[in-house]
Amino acid sequence: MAPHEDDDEQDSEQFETASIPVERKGPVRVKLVFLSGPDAGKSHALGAGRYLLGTASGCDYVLKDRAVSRQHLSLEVKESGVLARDLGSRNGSFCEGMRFTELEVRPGAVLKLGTTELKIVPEDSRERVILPSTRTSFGSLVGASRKMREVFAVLERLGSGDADVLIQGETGTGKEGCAEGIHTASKRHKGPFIIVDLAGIAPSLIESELFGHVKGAFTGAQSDRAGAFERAEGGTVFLDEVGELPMDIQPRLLRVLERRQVKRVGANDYRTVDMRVVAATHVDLEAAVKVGKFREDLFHRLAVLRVTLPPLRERLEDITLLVDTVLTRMGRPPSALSEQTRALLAQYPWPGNVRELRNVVERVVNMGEEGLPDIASPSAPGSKDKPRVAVPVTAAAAAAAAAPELDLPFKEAKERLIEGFERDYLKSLLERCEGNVSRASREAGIDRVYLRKLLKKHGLHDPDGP
Ligand SMILES: Nc1ncnc2c1ncn2[C@@H]1O[C@H](COP(=O)(O)OP(=O)(O)OP(=O)(O)O)[C@@H](O)[C@H]1O
Repeated sequence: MAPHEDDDEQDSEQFETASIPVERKGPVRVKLVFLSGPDAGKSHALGAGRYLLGTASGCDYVLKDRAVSRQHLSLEVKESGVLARDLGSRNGSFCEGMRFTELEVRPGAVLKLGTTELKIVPEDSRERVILPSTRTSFGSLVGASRKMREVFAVLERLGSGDADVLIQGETGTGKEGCAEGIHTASKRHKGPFIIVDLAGIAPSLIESELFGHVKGAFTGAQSDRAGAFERAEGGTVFLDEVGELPMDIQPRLLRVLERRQVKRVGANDYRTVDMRVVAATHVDLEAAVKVGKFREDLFHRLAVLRVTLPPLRERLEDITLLVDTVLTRMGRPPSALSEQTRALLAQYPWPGNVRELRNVVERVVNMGEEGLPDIASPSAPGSKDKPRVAVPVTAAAAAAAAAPELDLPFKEAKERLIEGFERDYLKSLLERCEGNVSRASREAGIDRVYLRKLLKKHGLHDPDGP
């Protein structure tokens, strides 16, 4: 390997005098996987012992990355774990964004040297290491962080296939955008994309919504109606909040997934459907299986191909790109948000994820920075990790927030108006019901699960929640 041109004397001197014994013994303990940089894709199995990484030819692992020093890092693999030691490198060694000189590395950790990212994977791990994509967007989703580029790499593969997919992620992490991206990238993109929000439909109507009904099947069934699976013929059905599917309907979904057959409510015969199912959940379905709320067979069938969207707090480095994307979608230049405000946004834990970030950016742009709540002090007493909402500070600002934005595309203007309405409605409802969610759900005539979802979506405190 060519020696590092930029390396200074100190580096080479260090190499000459370095006396790090490379001793290996015992079985393989960990795997070292190169995620990015010129060596991306390579992997090495390491037994107990000490290994030297750098660009100099005497190293155990010689990297091609020109931003890596001749002797950059040593990894000591022990029974108890891996000890990583920076050897006085010029550009430093980092783990999860923090520079270190010596670090006990936990399994799954990613170290960064120069432009090279290395993952330390336990040998017995069944996790498949995915090389991050070089792209920074997929459909409407954007992200340059490693975690999002890993997601994009999975989506690239899934998009071209036709298997059903389960998307997991907290509220506002982009599950719907992800599902639409999978549909758009697939060979079914010319077919319909049908969304069914299972948390938003009364349980008694779910069956008919999914499978359809025949005339007279129940009171109000005045004519035959195709369900979502039939309406998605040739395309994709997006089942949002699949964890809310009532137990008694779950076997029927399993049949759809296994045999592509649906029976309308009140009908005797099955119809064959040709569509792909993409389901999403913000709850831990494995835990739901354990407590008997979700069928194990359905879970295994759904979870064959899984995508997990990381929460925004785990990829704060994406905030700049996300803010710029929101501004571009609003037709505003990057300068519409000051550097000072951007710095504040990067410190917030974002419990409502990208949706909350989008809402805050839109409010600040429309109402001025005084429209921000004390987002600058997430460590303020009582504020730790607690969702807070950007509230207008003046009556004029409130009126501005409630007015429809007529210069936006129809769908976006409508969505914003509805979101504003939802937030105001929920705040007043909660106040009236003194924070009692069961009472609020009765008064508003909406399902408790759905109400909780709405409260979460708007970052409003659910006193009964976890
Ligand atoms: N990575 C991303 N890049 C750009 N926009 C994003 C991203 N993730 C989310 N968004 C935006 O955030 C908003 C919420 O996204 P989406 O509705 O897909 O989230 P979700 O996970 O389905 O939420 P919920 O669980 O509440 O239904 C949308 O406006 C979407 O465009």
